[in-house]
Amino acid sequence: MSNLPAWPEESANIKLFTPPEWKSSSVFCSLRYDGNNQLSIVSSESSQRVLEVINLNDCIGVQVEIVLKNANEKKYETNEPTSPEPVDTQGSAVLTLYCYPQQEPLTWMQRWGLATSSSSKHPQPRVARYHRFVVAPAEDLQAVSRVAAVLQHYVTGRPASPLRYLILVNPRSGPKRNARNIAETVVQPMLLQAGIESDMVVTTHAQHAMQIGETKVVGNDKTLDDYDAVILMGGDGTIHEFLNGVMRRDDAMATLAKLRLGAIGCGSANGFTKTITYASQEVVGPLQETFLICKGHVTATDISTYTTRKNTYTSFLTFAWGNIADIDIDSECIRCLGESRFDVWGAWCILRMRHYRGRFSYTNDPKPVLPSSLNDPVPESWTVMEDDFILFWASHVSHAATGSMNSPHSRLQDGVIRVFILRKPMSRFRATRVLLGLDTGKHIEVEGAEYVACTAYRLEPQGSYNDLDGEVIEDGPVQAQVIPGVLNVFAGPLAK
Ligand SMILES: Nc1ncnc2c1ncn2[C@@H]1O[C@H](COP(=O)(O)OP(=O)(O)OP(=O)(O)O)[C@@H](O)[C@H]1O
Repeated sequence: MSNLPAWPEESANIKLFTPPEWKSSSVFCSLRYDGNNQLSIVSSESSQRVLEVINLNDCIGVQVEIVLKNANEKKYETNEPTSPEPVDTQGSAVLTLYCYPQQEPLTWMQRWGLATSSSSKHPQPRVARYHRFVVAPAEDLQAVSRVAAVLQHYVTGRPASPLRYLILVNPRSGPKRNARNIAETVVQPMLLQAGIESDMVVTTHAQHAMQIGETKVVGNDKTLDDYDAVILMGGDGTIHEFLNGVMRRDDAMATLAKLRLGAIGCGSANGFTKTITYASQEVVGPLQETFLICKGHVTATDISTYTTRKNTYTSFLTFAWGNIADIDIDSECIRCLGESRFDVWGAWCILRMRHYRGRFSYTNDPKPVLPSSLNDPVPESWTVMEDDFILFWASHVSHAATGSMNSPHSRLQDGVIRVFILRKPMSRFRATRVLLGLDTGKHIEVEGAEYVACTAYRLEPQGSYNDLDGEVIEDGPVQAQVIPGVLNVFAGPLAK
């Protein structure tokens, strides 16, 4: 807050028409900043009654527009002032604050009219609530614009400046395949309200997002360098493709350092967007995810590299092997069920209760030294587990899917990979409790479950799939290492 400009004193003298739906006896009002990002709307009478308090933390943008008046037409979409009319019948300046407060949940007491407000500890979905003020005629419009610019700075924490974002849409993601529609009806309008221009590019083929990441070429005349941020609209697979494309570049780390990424979950699992919104104390969903992008707070998140005998990959989500990989990959055939495909296949896997032989070696050393070849042994200081594994699930994210809090202790920026393990012996009863506990993260408390944090590991698996960020990669040993805090993602100010 210390870098914010001072509140312009002239705001007290700028007369605005009180929105008629407030049913206030005061015809005019003005803006008063009360600190802590609270904006009071006060009546212009000598009493200066507070008519409304607006929390600027809920706002994404402030705009001043000249609305031309045509006597027979309705001019303002919402909150239209009906009386008193602005005197200037040619046009009026309108100051709009675009706010998206969290909806207050109604308790049973409120439904029956026995209480008026509630304070829920849980985040709630946000709803659009715009505050439109018609500026009184004869007011100095330059002064109004100066106040709006300061307000915009308070809203986003940065001076108002032109920004242009790239929206990359995967039209084939998710059971509804509606990413393009969400981009046009939710994301682009909200960005405009926040003063952000955008170009939308729809992927035309599989791996298109990877090509854009690798070549930076977006269209005939644009590259990634022409944009202030990239918004990925698809499933986790789209993010994986784009990130792995960027990481193929010779200047990968320099490109990552400049990139700012937003994600709108339009896939079937949406683990990354669930993780970001959970960390930001928001409800998952396109509106809340766009809200975070408009607010512009960036959190430097961890990723990791995975080396196999043939390739090197970059991961931002999870590596699964054993029954979790079986559930993820084999359930592709019932993809039409959306996220419930994982529950259906999970029940089947518990009935089968397969186990796989493997060796897991890991270290917690903050600066781990990894063998240069998968044929070389791991350092002696590493912990080694050789056993029959039911499942192995390494994660950077708290949620691998919207309904699965697979790694409740994972944070965007904790510098470790957390691995959840089930080994034999394990009864079907306990395995069922693990599966049932996944939506709340309680599975890590089931007797026999193991949950370790490491900075690097090697897995030498026999059987099942190597499932990296939801995509199958080649079989055989893998070696992973954290790259802490390099992916700049739009997330709430409290997210770490
Ligand atoms: N125009 C396109 N035509 C065909 N396939 C495409 C096109 N654009 C992207 N793809 C492919 O669509 C696949 C699925 O995308 P994505 O993984 O993002 O969605 P999802 O599988 O529904 O979600 P999740 O990964 O969260 O389960 C990706 O493999 C991607 O390469």
